[in-house]
Amino acid sequence: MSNFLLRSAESTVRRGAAASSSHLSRRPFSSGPAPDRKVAILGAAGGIGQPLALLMKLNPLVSSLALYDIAGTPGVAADVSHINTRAQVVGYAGEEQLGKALEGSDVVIIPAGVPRKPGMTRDDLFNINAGIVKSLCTAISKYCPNALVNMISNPVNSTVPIASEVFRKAGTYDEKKLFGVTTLDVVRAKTFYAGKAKVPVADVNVPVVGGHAGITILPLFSQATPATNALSDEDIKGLTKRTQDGGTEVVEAKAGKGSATLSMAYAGALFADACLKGLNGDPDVVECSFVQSSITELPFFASKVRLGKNGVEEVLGLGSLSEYEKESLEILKPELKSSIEKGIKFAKEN
Ligand SMILES: NC(=O)c1ccc[n+]([C@@H]2O[C@H](COP(=O)([O-])OP(=O)(O)OC[C@H]3O[C@@H](n4cnc5c(N)ncnc54)[C@H](O)[C@@H]3O)[C@@H](O)[C@H]2O)c1
Ligand SMILES: O=C(O)C[C@H](O)C(=O)O
Repeated sequence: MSNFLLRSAESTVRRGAAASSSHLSRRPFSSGPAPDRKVAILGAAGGIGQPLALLMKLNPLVSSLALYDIAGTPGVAADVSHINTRAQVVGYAGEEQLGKALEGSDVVIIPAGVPRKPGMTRDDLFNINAGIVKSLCTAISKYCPNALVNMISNPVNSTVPIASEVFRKAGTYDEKKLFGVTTLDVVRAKTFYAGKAKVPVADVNVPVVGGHAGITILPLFSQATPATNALSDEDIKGLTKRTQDGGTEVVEAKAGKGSATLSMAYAGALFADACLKGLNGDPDVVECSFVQSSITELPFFASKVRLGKNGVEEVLGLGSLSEYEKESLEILKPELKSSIEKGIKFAKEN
């Protein structure tokens, strides 16, 4: 197994000197016999789904990989299944096969739904994606209510609250098991910081908090490591804006052919790997994610989260913030609040 995912995964947001990347990069991707784990990808024939299927097939923690979409998954599954790694791959197409795809899943990753085109906000996807997420989550509560759910479908600030409400209605909601995937924001913040601060990207950690849309994405560069004095306040503002607009940068560059897929598949694979490591009892697995939270007055919020055998072990606090970050935090709250409420209202009324 190539170590490329490992090195980045291991150096994602972590607390404590024990997690230094030099120590971790000497560890294999996984060590010792790994228990059987089933991962299902819903939307597996899409722009994110296909490379994500590839990356999960490369992950030795996965013993069974279910690829579900409304169409096209038999081909993706046949292709990926020829790779000589541990996971047994099965493709499922069409709603009548959704139950089989989900049964026994430990982790369900959801990149199903439409992506943005230039000029659109993530919220413009709400009308189509809310219904897709609702129906997929209804099936999850029926066929694998104990699975960890990794929500990629946008707008994440609303789709996670939708999922919570669907699970609540079904009587299966466990706040420890629902995650909005914000890892791409962390991946971007690290890349942009490393470039500007001229430090090795593999050593960089940057927590990103808030939500996953525009100004609700708040990278905490004051906590970035390795720390540097080389960046001015203007540099930090520029890096913050570039991280917040990272998705739009890709949407515009793709000029109507969708949004980030390859970097998202990478980020989604890192986050799913962290979930699997937590389930398997690895100590000190910490990633940023948009989860049910009480660290601010908002019911959902992205921050560092410790992952364990039951999903979320601990939602970690924000740490100390710069004045700029404190102000940005207050500015993002009304937008994030309204996106959360929109999701909950939709799920209650539909
Ligand atoms: N969280 C993030 O950081 C992040 C990053 C990038 C993209 N996204 C979001 O991910 C989603 C997918 O993006 P993409 O580029 O892969 O889009 P895509 O159109 O290439 O693929 C989406 C796939 O979902 C499938 N799908 C639609 N309805 C479905 C259903 N009911 N059940 C199962 N599958 C269904 C489609 O058939 C398609 O294959 C979008 O909403 C996008 O905005 C999120
Ligand atoms: O920007 C988008 O629409 C997709 C995704 O949320 C991203 O951050 O790349």
